[in-house]
Amino acid sequence: MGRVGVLLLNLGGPDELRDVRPFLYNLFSDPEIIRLPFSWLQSPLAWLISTLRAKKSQENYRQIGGGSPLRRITEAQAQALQEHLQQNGKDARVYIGMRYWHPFTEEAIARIKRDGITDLVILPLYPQFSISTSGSSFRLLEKIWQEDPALNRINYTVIPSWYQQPGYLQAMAQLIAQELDQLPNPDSVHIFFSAHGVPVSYVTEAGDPYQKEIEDCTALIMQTLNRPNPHTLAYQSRVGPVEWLKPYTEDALQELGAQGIENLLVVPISFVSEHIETLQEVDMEYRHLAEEAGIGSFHRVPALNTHPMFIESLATLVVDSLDAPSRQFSEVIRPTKKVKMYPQERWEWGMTTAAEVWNGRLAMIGFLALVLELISGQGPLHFVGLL
Ligand SMILES: C=CC1=C(C)c2cc3[nH]c(cc4nc(cc5[nH]c(cc1n2)c(C)c5CCC(=O)O)C(CCC(=O)O)=C4C)c(C)c3C=C
Ligand SMILES: [Fe+2]
Ligand SMILES: [Fe+2]
Repeated sequence: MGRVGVLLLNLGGPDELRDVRPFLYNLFSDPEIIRLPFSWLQSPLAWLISTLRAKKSQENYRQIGGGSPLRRITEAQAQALQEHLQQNGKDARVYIGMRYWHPFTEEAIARIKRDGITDLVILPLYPQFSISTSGSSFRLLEKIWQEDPALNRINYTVIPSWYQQPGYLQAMAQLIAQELDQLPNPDSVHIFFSAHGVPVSYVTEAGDPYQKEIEDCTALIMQTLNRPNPHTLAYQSRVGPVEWLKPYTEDALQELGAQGIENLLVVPISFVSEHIETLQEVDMEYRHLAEEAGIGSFHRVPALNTHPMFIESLATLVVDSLDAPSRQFSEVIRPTKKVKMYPQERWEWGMTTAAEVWNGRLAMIGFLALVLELISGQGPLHFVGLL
């Protein structure tokens, strides 16, 4: 084997508040995040949503210190993994490729080429596969490979998902057990798994295995933990008007409060680093909701970050995949069909989802008409003297 490289894939996050809008623009420009029937709509819609969302999103990032810790943590994970591999006789270089912010995936590939890497393991830092996360990065990589024939010299292999990895499960179980044991009556604490959501249509229409992998992962963690605690799985971070995987975290918290649950331990499971959804959404927003619902004791398990057992499990994944038959992008990029952004519904009067959908559609048409008028200098607003 020649020069070995490991490419860690991640989503990326804004380093500073002024990065928030361009980061959101990159995110919403991705057809795997907003699946539209017409590709020409993607850029104007990304511009519109990023502009409308930037202020609120900036406020959330401000509450966690003015930016995402994702880059710093991912760099520490990469460093720890590289050291672990080298200490165990595997001379490998570890690179980071973010999907929507620096260091971008394209930058990582340029460095991999420059360093003359001949054998590359592509490892997403998402334990479970989703079209919107690992799938999106794999698709981008496939495009980069198609556009640069020099990359065909690299023997690469892709790890699509790895939530069954025993070291990962043990590290998660250990973190949960540690938190439980600091609480009074550990066995009576309700364990609340909060996974990042995706639109339902990803699963039902496009065949995203994400929900199944999240459910399996939750069951495996509970099995590894081997404690009698009751548990719930819910989905957080919904964006936009369509239906996402249920139960929504906010509804599940209400429900548990109504059932008289007083002690809750939240376990974030779709991500391995602290980021805005853990530090702001769970620690601030959901804590507040839980208190309002009567859940007096609200605790959260920290993200794995550079937990030694977790880093060891990543190293095992790398070493095992170098020995196994290689897996190509075409084998791991699932689905295919374009999914309608809005669900089809029967019309009802009132503030229904369908009404919100039509509000959105009309706003979109209005927005496109405005852009057209600004470009052409002609239209009804010019006619009445408003432009
Ligand atoms: C497994 C993890 C994630 C899934 C699945 C996922 C799907 C998904 N996300 C959005 C919209 C947004 N995501 C944002 C940030 C963000 N998302 C994840 C993880 C998953 N997303 C991470 C790690 C981050 C970065 C966090 C950070 O610390 O910076 C954002 C921006 C933040 C905000 O404004 O809330 C948006 C928007 C969609 C639409 C989606 C599935 C289709
Ligand atoms: Fe997200
Ligand atoms: Fe969020």
